[in-house]
Amino acid sequence: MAALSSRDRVKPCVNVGGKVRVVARIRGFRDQELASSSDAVSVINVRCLGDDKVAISFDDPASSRRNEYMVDCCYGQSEDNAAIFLKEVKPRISKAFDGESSTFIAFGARGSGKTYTIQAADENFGLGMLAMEEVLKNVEGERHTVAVSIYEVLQNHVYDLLDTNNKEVQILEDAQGKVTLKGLSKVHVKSMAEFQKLYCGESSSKKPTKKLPLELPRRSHKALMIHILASDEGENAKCAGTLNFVDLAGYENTRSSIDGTNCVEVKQINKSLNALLNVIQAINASESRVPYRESKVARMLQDSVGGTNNISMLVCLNPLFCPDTLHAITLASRLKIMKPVTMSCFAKKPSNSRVPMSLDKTDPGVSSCSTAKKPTTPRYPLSAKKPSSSCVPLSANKPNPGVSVSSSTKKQTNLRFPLSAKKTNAVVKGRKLFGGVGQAKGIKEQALSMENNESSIMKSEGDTTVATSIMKSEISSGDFMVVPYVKEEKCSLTEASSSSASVPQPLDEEILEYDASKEMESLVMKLEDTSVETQNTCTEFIPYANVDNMEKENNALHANEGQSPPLSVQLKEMAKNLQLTFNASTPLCISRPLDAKIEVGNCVEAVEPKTPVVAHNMDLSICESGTFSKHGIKESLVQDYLRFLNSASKDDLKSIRGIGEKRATYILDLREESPEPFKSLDDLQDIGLSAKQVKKMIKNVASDLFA
Ligand SMILES: Nc1ncnc2c1ncn2[C@@H]1O[C@H](COP(=O)(O)OP(=O)(O)OP(=O)(O)O)[C@@H](O)[C@H]1O
Repeated sequence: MAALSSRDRVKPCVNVGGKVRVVARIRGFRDQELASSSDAVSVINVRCLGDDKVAISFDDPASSRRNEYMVDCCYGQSEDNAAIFLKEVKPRISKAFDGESSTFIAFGARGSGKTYTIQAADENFGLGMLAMEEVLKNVEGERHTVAVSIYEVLQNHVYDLLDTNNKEVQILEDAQGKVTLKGLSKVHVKSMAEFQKLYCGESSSKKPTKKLPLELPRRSHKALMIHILASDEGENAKCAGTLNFVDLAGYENTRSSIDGTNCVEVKQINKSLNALLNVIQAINASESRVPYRESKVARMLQDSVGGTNNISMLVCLNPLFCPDTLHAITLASRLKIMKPVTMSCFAKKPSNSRVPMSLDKTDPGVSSCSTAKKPTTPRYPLSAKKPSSSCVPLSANKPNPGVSVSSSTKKQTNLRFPLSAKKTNAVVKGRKLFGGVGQAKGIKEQALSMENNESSIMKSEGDTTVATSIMKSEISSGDFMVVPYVKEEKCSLTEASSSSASVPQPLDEEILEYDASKEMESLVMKLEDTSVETQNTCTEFIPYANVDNMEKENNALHANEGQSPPLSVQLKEMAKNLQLTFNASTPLCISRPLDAKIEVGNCVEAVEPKTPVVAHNMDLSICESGTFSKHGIKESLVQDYLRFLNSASKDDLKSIRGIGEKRATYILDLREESPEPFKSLDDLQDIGLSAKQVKKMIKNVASDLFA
């Protein structure tokens, strides 16, 4: 291999604390930005600390606080892609020829220059292009060849962008843990012209030619793999090293979405960014378990990021103040172990403890601070608008499936609602499978407990948060029994209310006589009463502690933007919805189709296309002959059971009789390959259950239900 000409002149990059190198890049001003303000000035300050460390801070006009974020290196606005390439990428190219892989991941807010950095902008080559140029220069005669793969990760599916049909790539793993990317093309490249055609030309267009299942706006992660193949070992070229260049979709807070469109998509992207960051954090900390399976991008990179292979996070920063950028650098700088240092008079003494990236733990951003556990420590070191002293970020518009608790309130919370923040969804799903009726009782108990314990509600903001969060999450998740009836009502309410046949038949008197709507309303009224007090007494921002933290964390930055209705308004809204639901005389979990003509199925389908039609018809109805429709019950149970298997967490799966550790793992594997592997009971044979075993398991479920 030819020697790299400037290799020796370039100072090799050094990682400070951890395996992953974190490099910041401040985007140059765009023409529009320059046009709108003649004296556009970057709000980012960079301070060299020596020892290959750099501290970044932001001038926040709305705050007197200034915090610093540690990275390994920062490239300013005047430094172009070539400068970054020279220092960050070029030294890695020779290593790739020696068999060591390198991965460069551009991460940042939307519009922060990720694509510009990785791919290209007109004649300004991005890092991927510059790397290929260098690789081609270094390919020596017959000894090495170069091939590329280009793929896109969209909505948790990987598509091959070099395949004319944009075939989906299957990620398979053998018993030794070696990953095979089935269906991913590797195209040999001999010249830059060939490569440019593939990377920037038609065939790598962002829009796959094949129509994808969901017509959603396409924001995706896009990646280039440069395979350096050692071809001197016979026909079958062996891959020496791989260079990965990943252009991640931009992080964006759902409430500040640039185009304000698809909130679901934004959430999905943030979730996948979150999952990837967790993987990188685990690798950085050399943890024994790396959660590759939770991120499709990480799965694609799995063979290139372990061991001594190199990972560089390129954090792209908007030069103008942008909360999303702040959030991105907050996350990335956590890889550098040290927490952002507060420099203002509010500064808390930093501690040296490791800051976990895991977003389902209590706020990593503050956890390393000696005062982090005190409820007086704000979560965000810096915010676009400083969270108002009286603002509890409960009023976020979006349903909050998580639970925001301070360490001091968590215990109490758990006593009341045995749902951990992390498991809220899963638990609700589990409960739904076995206990529509049980849930009704649960609500009643919660409401009564609230009633009996009004003072505790009044005192504890944490509890109020939890209660509200759970209600919101259950109502919004679609897993809670109320939801289907609300939807159902929309479609068939008139019909139902005008028909005497819609009068429900009590199954369990105690439960049916219990007027849940009233109970809920009274609960809501109480919460509403307390919410004012809560908001007034709560002087601090309480960290979120759930899986979707990334987004919620950032919501805090927007908490004061006045976009969210106050808590009391939301509670009223919920009460109204519940009232509507129950006014239709629908018993808690028992729906009675008027007759076969009522198209309940369509309603359900319209709301949740993938959900089997009969799923929520707990069809304890009277059929034409006046007897129970056992078939309906059975079918409903089976569908719920299958849905549970298709969505529950590993722990919840293991809690089912007949499913142990091995089967739970296998089920997760199957879900990895196909999002809904179980469509009928027959599919359970795939996890080694005989028909007899399946029957027995369902029986157990049924007996649990009526126990
Ligand atoms: N260093 C830079 N100097 C000048 N202009 C830049 C620079 N980086 C990016 N830009 C410009 O900023 C705009 C946004 O850049 P780019 O598309 O790369 O952002 P992005 O982070 O990839 O956005 P998204 O998250 O939406 O994919 C483009 O018009 C690009 O030309």
